[in-house]
Amino acid sequence: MSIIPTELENYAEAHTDPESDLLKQINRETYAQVLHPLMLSGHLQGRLLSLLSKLIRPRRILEIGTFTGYSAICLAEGLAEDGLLFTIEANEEMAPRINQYFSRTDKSSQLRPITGNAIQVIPTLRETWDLVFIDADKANYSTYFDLVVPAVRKGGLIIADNVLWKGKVVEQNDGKSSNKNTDAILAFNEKVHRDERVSNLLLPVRDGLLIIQKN
Ligand SMILES: C[S@@+](CC[C@H](N)C(=O)[O-])C[C@H]1O[C@@H](n2cnc3c(N)ncnc32)[C@H](O)[C@@H]1O
Repeated sequence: MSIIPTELENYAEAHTDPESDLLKQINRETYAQVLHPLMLSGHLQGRLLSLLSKLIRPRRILEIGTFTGYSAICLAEGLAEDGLLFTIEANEEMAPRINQYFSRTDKSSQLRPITGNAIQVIPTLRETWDLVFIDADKANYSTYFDLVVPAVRKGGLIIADNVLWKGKVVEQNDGKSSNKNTDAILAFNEKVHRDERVSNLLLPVRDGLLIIQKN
């Protein structure tokens, strides 16, 4: 799911801190045992999420879309000592795998995996977010953004994954495509770009990361 040529991605990975043994294992087992493994953030993006989190030292992180827990573990690397990371996954079959991986991190007591539909779960979490990672169903990206913006602190970050959608965002005509997910991503990118409550930077890393800061 990368828009960068494989050779360049390999070169970038070779000149980036390596994954921990646990992250390597999650990466390997996800590709060997789980459907749609390309959804996993992976080495380069994982290190970027870790770095951004370490810069912020968040007390509260929200992740929408846990999958096998790879990105959650990367984001948790930056948690403040009294910090918590909440991560929501709709597919209940993922829970045993997520719990098993989370139990093996040195941040396990700070991780709060939740099984459920993020649209229903988010309003029940009465927290002020320092960092939010949106990485679930593309059709609801705008809904997730609207749900979380009021609860993000001033200066806090929202990071949205897959905003270049394998390059499909520039293949459409007249701002519309024939694909519902592409249309949703196009509408989301436009909406964020026009929203005066936030500043934004679209980074062409992997499948496109939109880094949004609350003004
Ligand atoms: C792209 S994957 C997440 C990848 C993960 N963040 C990582 O980087 O390793 C998206 C996940 O969102 C989950 N998902 C889809 N719709 C959801 C919803 N409404 N609420 C919560 N999770 C959802 C899917 O089951 C899938 O596991």
